[in-house]
Amino acid sequence: MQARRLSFIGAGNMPRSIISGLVKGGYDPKLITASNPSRPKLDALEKDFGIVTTQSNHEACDKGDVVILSVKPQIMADTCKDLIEHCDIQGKLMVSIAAGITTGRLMEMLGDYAKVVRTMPNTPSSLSLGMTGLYAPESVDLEDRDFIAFVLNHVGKTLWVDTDEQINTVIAAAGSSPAYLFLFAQAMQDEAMAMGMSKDDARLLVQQALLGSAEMICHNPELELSELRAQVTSKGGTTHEAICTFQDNQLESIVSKAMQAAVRRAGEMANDF
Ligand SMILES: NC(=O)C1=CN([C@@H]2O[C@H](COP(=O)(O)OP(=O)(O)OC[C@H]3O[C@@H](n4cnc5c(N)ncnc54)[C@H](O)[C@@H]3O)[C@@H](O)[C@H]2O)C=CC1
Ligand SMILES: O=C(O)[C@@H]1CCC=N1
Repeated sequence: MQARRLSFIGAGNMPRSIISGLVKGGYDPKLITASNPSRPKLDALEKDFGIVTTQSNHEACDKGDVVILSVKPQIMADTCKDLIEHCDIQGKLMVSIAAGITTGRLMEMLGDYAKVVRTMPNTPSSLSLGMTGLYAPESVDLEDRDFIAFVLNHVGKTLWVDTDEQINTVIAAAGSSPAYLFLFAQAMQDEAMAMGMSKDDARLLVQQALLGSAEMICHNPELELSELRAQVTSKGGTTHEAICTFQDNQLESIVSKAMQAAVRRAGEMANDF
């Protein structure tokens, strides 16, 4: 695949995770530019990954063949307006990682520009263990689709979805979900500490159990998740008591409500911004 110049507009947590995974995955840092209004995050990116940085969005946009719009959804419209007023974006592939900005809305923000891809990555990208959903309208050709998937495959796995709405499902199941799992881990750590364990020991127990469980899911694709659970759950044993407690307290329903809330919020953001 022919390398292209990538420019990130906005240099917060998510682009940092992607840049980290890209550089670790062998992408030439000199082909990566990031812009941000203030220096500290840019200095850290320069120091840690050797990429090019600038405080000017215009300079970053001009430098990129692929421009990855990485600002908060709230300022996406203003940021795009400013870019199209000052930069020539014709021919560039414009990619958004923002939650809640539909592809149609993004095209509109870019002055009815059609070469756009909507993506939804997650922060495990920093360890090359990311999961990114992608959606592109028909106006994006195969070469551009393959290129952006090639870039994001450097930082984990990718999944093309068939409709713009399905990106909201990606948000609920993969974009936001690391935070659900961190919350679950934190609750287990807190309880292990309440039971008398030191903070570090409690964290070790929890993190290794989560890591091992995730690996078991990945290494046993032929086993349903319910079967993996059954393998831990001895009849009349401890796990059964814990699982019954979760189920008596509607864990499945809570998860479903939380995912629906994330999707609902994405819909609201599409209207608001
Ligand atoms: N954090 C996450 O796990 C994920 C975030 N996203 C999306 O990524 C986007 C960025 O999120 P984060 O990196 O988490 O946010 P963040 O709050 O860490 O970073 C936002 C960055 O934008 C910069 N900024 C502010 N005004 C700007 C401007 N006019 N031009 C350029 N940069 C500007 C800020 O200085 C800051 O560094 C959002 O749209 C979010 O929906 C998508 C998937 C996951
Ligand atoms: O919370 C958010 O809106 C962003 C999108 C997915 C993860 N973080």
